Amino acid sequence: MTTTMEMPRTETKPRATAEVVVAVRGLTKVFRDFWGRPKARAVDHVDFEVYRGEVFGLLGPNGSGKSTTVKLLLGLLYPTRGQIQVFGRSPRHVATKYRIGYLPEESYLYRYLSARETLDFFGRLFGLPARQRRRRIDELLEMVGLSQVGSRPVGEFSKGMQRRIGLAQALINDPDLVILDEPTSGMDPIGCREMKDLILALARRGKTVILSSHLLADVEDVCDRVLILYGGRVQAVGPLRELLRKPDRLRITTPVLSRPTLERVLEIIRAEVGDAEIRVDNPTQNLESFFLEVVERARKAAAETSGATVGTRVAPYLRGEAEPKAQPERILEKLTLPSEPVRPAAPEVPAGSAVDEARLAELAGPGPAGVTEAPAAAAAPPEREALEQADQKLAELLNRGKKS
Ligand SMILES: Nc1ncnc2c1ncn2[C@@H]1O[C@H](COP(=O)(O)OP(=O)(O)OP(=O)(O)O)[C@@H](O)[C@H]1O
Repeated sequence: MTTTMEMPRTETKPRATAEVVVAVRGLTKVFRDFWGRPKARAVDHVDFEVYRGEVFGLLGPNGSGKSTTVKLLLGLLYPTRGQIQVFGRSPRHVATKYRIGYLPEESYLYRYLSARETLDFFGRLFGLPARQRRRRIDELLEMVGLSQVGSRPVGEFSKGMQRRIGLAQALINDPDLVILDEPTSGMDPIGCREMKDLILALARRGKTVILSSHLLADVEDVCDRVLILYGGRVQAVGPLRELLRKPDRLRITTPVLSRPTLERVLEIIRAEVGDAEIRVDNPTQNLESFFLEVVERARKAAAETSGATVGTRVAPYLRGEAEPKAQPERILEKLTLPSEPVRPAAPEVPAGSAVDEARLAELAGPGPAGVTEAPAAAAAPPEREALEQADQKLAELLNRGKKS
């Protein structure tokens, strides 16, 4: 008989290095009304640090201050008090923004642009050269399982597909810090698993991930450390394993034992702790593993009976055929190849200046259609053709909007 004592789960990833990516001290945000009177204290004296290569969970019930904290980290809101440093600088600094990827809770996408055009648009915002943009778009679409629908307008996408394109968009600049707000919402269990594997793969490559979610099972699966907010204040922060461990309990897992052996073991334990403390049951797996097992069995059975496993429009990733771990790993490998610069050098801006004027000028074009203008002059011919098509499509839609 082999009897094993279950030890606290060890880290499956290398421990995060001590390099501090985000440092927050005494962070406070008070929203005020029109008259300047305090309306809501959304974040109240919050302190925490996030280290390079870790997955950090931001948890809390509705209205606890998570989104406000994220907006402060992104430099979209000014703190009322306290300091935030991201990569050692203000989050409002352009050089900092170049290193951050953000998946908002709601995807703000131009619904008439295709998935490919959407990624191209964001690639241009980061000033990626055409060749690098094309390569990354192909790889990202493959990674998020949307290669087959790359030319469909994102407005037609389901919620889960929008999450996927949102993730690809957040990764287009090969960010060092990725902030994901409810990344698995609307995704089916296979998509959720893929998303979680991808988050772990990113962390293994030294990326830092901040994850805000209500889905505690997802958080438990991927986070190294978590911070729990309530009423804008930190209620708990620390390594997940330590927060969840019950130091006054012990669990022993063994193969099924014969009745006499079990009686003997219980007798020994009873002699030490009495009756009340002992519980014997079968361990259970979580619903996600069970679901994935059932789907995998069904998929195999279908293959045996009909043989129809390839040739559909659905990406292998969506059919659950791809290696869940190998796939994102392989693509991240390609994305981080040293042959090409990982990201364009951030423009030199004077310290303290939070605005890249050139980029702002580009962004201040005539709405989404502006994206296709100035950069198109430098684009390669096939690309220019694609952009012209997008331009035309937008013009048509705008005209249609005016008529109706
Ligand atoms: N722009 C704003 N003006 C006034 N009050 C605000 C504003 N944004 C947030 N708040 C308030 O700040 C508090 C924290 O809100 P926040 O959106 O950060 O919570 P949350 O934890 O992200 O909630 P949820 O889980 O529902 O997204 C709430 O009381 C909210 O009403």
